[in-house]
Amino acid sequence: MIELQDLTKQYQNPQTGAEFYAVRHLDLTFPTGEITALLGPSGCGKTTTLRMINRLSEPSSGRILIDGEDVLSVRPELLRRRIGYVIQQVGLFPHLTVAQNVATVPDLLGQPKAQTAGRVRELLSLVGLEPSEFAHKRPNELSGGQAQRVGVARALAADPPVLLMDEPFGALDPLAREKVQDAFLDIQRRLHKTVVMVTHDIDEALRMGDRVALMNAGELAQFGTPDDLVRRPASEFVRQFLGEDALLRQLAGVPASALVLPAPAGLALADLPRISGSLSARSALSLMLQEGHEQVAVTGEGGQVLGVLNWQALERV
Ligand SMILES: Nc1ncnc2c1ncn2[C@@H]1O[C@H](COP(=O)(O)OP(=O)(O)OP(=O)(O)O)[C@@H](O)[C@H]1O
Repeated sequence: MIELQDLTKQYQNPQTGAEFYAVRHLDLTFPTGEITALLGPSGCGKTTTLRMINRLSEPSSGRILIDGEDVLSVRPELLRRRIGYVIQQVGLFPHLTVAQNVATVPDLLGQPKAQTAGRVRELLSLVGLEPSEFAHKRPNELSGGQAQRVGVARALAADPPVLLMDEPFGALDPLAREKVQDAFLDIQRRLHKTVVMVTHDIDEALRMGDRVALMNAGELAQFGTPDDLVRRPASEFVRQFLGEDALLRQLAGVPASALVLPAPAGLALADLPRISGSLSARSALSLMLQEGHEQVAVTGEGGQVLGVLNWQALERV
């Protein structure tokens, strides 16, 4: 786990010279093996907090412990090899192939080439990029979503227990974004990394986060499960930030497949609109409203119908 203890970062205002708090006496624990979304309005200190964990920025005061070890006692370059880092501008090396990009850290660590080559193929498959098709491409031959997947594969290459992500899917259009989010959640179900993900997108935080840490002006406004924040907001700020349609937003965090019911006998499934079970319940609701149906057929990975999702199931969320 990652513990932030009384963590503070002050900067100087370049115009007035006055000091101000970017992060203010923050106490927060990111649980091992879970995704914590660090959410909040622009300028509330999310990125600063994240960058102190891998020492891209140094705290003004306070401590950061990773599994009990103070990060300030570890040399920054050693620390960063143990912590994966994914940012919005993926930062792939343009002159290297996809495979070489993913292999950067293992090569740096002097790991045997043959072993790395196998690992790179494994990771590309894991993020949904067929190695035979993508390994030899250059970054300029990739779509934004594909480049982002390579960024995730590269961050996982050294098998770090901790992964820091700063608006990792921010540059993608909504469709590509939901796909890469799903690919990532799928990976996380297998790898159980300790993930801290900065986002200002409420839907993304509720969908991806096992927990959400909502910040406001350098301080913690609330830490809890998406359900806690939506149903039990700790303050007026939290309630307002999540917005009136908080329950609707929560649907964005539930896959349609989780709400599926057996299709009643005699129902003409062929007449229902269809939606992939990996898409969100919110997408299912949009489809119902768009098509004027009170239920939709939910399909599995192979396109087979798993069952139906209806209005009542949505109301129970
Ligand atoms: N290097 C710096 N020097 C001075 N001020 C800084 C520096 N980096 C960040 N800040 C200020 O600290 C505050 C917090 O910035 P930070 O980037 O952590 O916010 P954020 O929550 O990640 O915002 P966003 O969602 O817009 O990226 C802001 O007021 C920002 O202007």
